[in-house]
This record gives sequence, C-alpha cells and structure tokens, in this order.
Amino acid sequence: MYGTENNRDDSERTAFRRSEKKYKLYYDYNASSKNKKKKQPKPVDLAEVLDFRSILECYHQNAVLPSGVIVLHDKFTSPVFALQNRPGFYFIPGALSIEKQCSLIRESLTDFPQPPNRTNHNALYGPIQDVFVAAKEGKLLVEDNSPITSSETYADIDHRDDKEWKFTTEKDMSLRKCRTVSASVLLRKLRWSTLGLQFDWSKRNYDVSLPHNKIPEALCELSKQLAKPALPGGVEFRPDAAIVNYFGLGDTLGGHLDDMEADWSKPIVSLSLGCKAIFLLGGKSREDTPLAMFLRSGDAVLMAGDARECFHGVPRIFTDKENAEIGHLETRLTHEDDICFLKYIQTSRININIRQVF
Ligand SMILES: O=C(O)CCC(=O)C(=O)O
Ligand SMILES: [Fe+2]
Repeated sequence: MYGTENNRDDSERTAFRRSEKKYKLYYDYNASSKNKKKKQPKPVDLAEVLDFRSILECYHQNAVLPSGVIVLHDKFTSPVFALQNRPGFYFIPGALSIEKQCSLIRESLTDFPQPPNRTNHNALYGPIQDVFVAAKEGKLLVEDNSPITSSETYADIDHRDDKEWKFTTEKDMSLRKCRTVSASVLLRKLRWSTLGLQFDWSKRNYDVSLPHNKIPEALCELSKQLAKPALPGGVEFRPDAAIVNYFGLGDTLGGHLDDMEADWSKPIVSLSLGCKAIFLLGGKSREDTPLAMFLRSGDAVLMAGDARECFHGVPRIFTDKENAEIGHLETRLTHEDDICFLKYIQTSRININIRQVF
C-alpha cells in the first residue's frame, strides 16, 4: 500500500517522483541582517495545479470547463467532476458543510484515535487514551516503574505494546526518573489512526483478529451518500474500515496504491479537512506523469475501478495564512472549547479515507 521505491537516493527516477519533488516543501536559507541563516519556503510554481474550486465557479457561470474535465451529476447538491482520461476518479468540491468539517475535525482528534482504534503511537507506547485532552492539559506520558538505564535509548525500544504508559502531570513525577514524552509532542506526531477493521501496516493487510469497533454511524452514512456517483444505481457501498491521516507542515504521503481491499469496483471515499494540500493522481505506472490538483477542506474524492490502480500521493500541505484557505473554519471554531481544535488545524491537514474491505 504505502510502499516506496527501493532506491531512496534517486529522487528523480520516475515521473511520479519528479512531480513529488516539484511540489514538496524545500527551504531557501537566506542570510538575515544579523547574519544568521533564516529559512524560507522555496517558491513553487502552481500554474499547472488543477483547481476544482475555480472549475466549480466556471460551471456555475455556464462557462467552458477545462478540456478533459466533465460534470457527471448535477442533481446532487454539489456537482461531481470527473476526468476523461482517469475513469473511476471523481472530485466533489465543497462536499462537506462547514459544520460537518468542524465536527469531523473534533472527532478526528478526540474519538477516532481512542483504543481499540490503533494509531502510529501503539508500536512504542501501547494503547493510549485521550491524547488530545492530555495535550490541552499539558500532561506527560510516563512509563510506569521503569527508570531509564544509562545504556538504554529510545532507539533500543521497539515494540512497547506490553508496557504501561500513563498520562500524568509534571508535578506528579518530579521525584521519579522515568521515561516521559509530552502529550503535545504525541499529538504533533500523530500520523494515522485506523477505524473499523484495523489495518496492520507491518503485514500490509487488514487484521480481522484485532479488536475493533464499527465505523461511527454518521461517518458510515456520509460515505455511503458520497460514494453514490461512483457506483451503478442500486449498488451499495458497505464501509468497514477507515484510515485517518494527520499531516503537519512538511509531512507528505508518498506515491502508493491502495490495493488491499477485495473489490476494486467499490470506491475509496476520501475527505479533506484543514489546510489545503496538493494531491497527485498518477497513472498505472510510476512513469506516467501525474496530474496535480488542490485539495481543500471540505472536498471529497472518490477512487473506484480503474482509478484504484492509479498511483497517488500528497507531496505538500500549505499552512501559511494565504494558501491554507481555512478562513471558514477560523470563523466557526471560535468557542472557547474549540480553540485547541483551531490551533491544531491552523497548521495541519486531516484526511479520512473510508473503504469497503470485503
Ligand atoms: O491524504 C489524502 O488525500 C490521500 C490519502 C490516501 O491516499 C490514503 O490514505 O491512502
Ligand atoms: Fe491512498
């Protein structure tokens, strides 16, 4: 699924790699007045990035759409766009209301990473509860009864599912020499959580023996509704797993295929929340030059049929005010209970992709 090419040195080996490199965040180091090096993002040429928001505007004004872009259903509340040369790929700009975006952001940070759902932190710390609340309260995760030995480093520790880690306040543990990590660091390093059937990244497959909850009902219903344009009439989408990806500045998702599901005629329903990103949709070979497009908060993408065999990835997210395009979230997440969610999402992107596994 998320395998990358073997030779990591050769970043220009394929057309897909070249596009990733074109859009990825790099820094220029300029000497500032005090002669200290100051880093600034390298400018990137966005002229070739497909923008479905302006395509939607064209459509509403009855203007001509860019060549190769077609409208599929205009009976849906949001028009659905498809691409002539990428059958099975659908883009629904602004598919989610602002309210829905806010509630999915809250859930992605509170409920979705809760056990038995697994996250990237399981391997090191075992199941941990309430990371978001602990970060808000400035807590530390501490390993019970396990003082650091002088010769041990974090690199020595691999699988920690058997160890007991608990959140505590800094005061509680001032007298003990324990391994600790702050909850805010854990939150910043949260990269994925899995809902419903749990995906096992080491075996690259779903592990049906792992304890799991069903996908939350509201997310299930939402994905069934959104999946419709990608399915023949009367065929139902049965979501049973989802992967939530969390991106901070500089985080990327390398080119990959999602090929561990049994029936590729069923779509992957992929929702974008928070900062704007660039999505690359390649072809069936990494040698095919990918198409770049913006993904904004509230957009939905469907990949079914042939498009399931197309390499895709996210080489860039934009967290600066001008490019993030999250003004609508900033005006909605103003209640004091929402400030922490706003702070997180101002520098992050969340993607929820929902799948039918069998
Ligand atoms: O973040 C995205 O928009 C794409 C995510 C994706 O392709 C995946 O998780 O398989
Ligand atoms: Fe994917």
